[in-house]
Amino acid sequence: MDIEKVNSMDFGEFVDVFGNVIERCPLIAAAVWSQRPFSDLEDLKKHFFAFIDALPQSGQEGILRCHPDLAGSELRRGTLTAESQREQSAAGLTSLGAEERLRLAELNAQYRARFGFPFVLAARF
Ligand SMILES: NC(=O)N[C@H]1NC(=O)NC1=O
Repeated sequence: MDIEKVNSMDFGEFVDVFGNVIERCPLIAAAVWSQRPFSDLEDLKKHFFAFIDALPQSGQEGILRCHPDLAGSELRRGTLTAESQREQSAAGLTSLGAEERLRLAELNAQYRARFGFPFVLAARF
């Protein structure tokens, strides 16, 4: 996608396209839209990062809390966002055996109990 196209998007289109760049946090795309024009896609990315970096810790933790667990209940129920579904599938999390799923659920729960937010990593490589 070229940057002229991005810069010409109205608010609704921009949020449609970039609203889930940060999982379930369309507010970030909504805020970044106001910072147009972007010089290139790298510049657009920098604005997303800068917004997140400027948040208080509670806001940054809130972003983590918007993420679904890896191989968690939302994957089982089929309620992941399209992006998460793609990422978790690509990482093989849709085809875990029962034992692996259980172990991951235990680890997710332990992590959440310890840190107060879910374990998050970019599952897609
Ligand atoms: N918890 C967590 O890391 N969730 C995710 N990571 C990712 O790449 N896609 C997700 O849904």
